[in-house]
Amino acid sequence: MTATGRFLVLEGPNGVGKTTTAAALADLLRSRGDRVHVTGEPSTAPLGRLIRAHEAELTGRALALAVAADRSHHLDTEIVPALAASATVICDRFIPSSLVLQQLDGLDPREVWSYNAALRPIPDITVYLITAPATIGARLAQRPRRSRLEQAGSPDRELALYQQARRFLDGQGWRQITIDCRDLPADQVAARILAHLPRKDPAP
Ligand SMILES: Nc1ncnc2c1ncn2[C@@H]1O[C@H](COP(=O)(O)OP(=O)(O)OP(=O)(O)O)[C@@H](O)[C@H]1O
Ligand SMILES: Cc1cn([C@H]2C[C@H](O)[C@@H](COP(=O)(O)O)O2)c(=O)[nH]c1=O
Repeated sequence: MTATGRFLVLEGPNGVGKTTTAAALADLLRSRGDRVHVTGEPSTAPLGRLIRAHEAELTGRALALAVAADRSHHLDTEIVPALAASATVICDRFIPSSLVLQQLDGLDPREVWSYNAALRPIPDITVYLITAPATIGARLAQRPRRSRLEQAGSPDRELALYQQARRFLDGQGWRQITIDCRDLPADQVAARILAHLPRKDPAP
């Protein structure tokens, strides 16, 4: 367990429901009296904002390194302090996103891992959301604009790459689960995650 809080990461393809599930899980935890910190990557710090602002032209290795640097800063300045304050941190995207998105951008995942392997803490639990590729495709089709990497991937390919990332990180000792969100409203997805959430360490 990390400090006295819990570090939970939500992962899965563009449009699978990470942001929606993060909000539903936060509501559920808060209704039980838990302290919750919802965050995501790229972060809202200057480097994270720069990455988002330049997502069309920041590519390949430069993007992979920028995302890893933002992640390191995000851990040090936001995630670790929130964990130390006993919060459950819900993070929308983390290292698995890099293993998948930077692969879609042409990099070997082993190189991407080398930029991220030393980062600490690792999540207490990583939750991969999956649903029907056609459902994801229909959601993405409704978006007014799609980012460069959204266009580079497809629901089927991303689902397969997240599965591959999960297998790799299982081998690194990460605690991970996959939740099939088919026909489940967000509050029920949140309830399923809650059932797997490690208990908090008692405050010292
Ligand atoms: N469990 C669910 N049931 C039905 N619709 C959902 C569910 N979860 C999310 N949605 C809908 O799917 C769409 C995409 O959701 P969301 O933005 O949370 O996905 P995301 O994975 O965060 O996407 P991105 O990675 O591209 O930011 C939204 O319209 C949202 O309302
Ligand atoms: C965490 C992470 C992010 N990115 C890039 C890919 C997209 O341009 C954005 C994510 O935006 P979304 O609103 O969450 O879909 O950031 C990346 O390339 N690698 C990463 O690890």
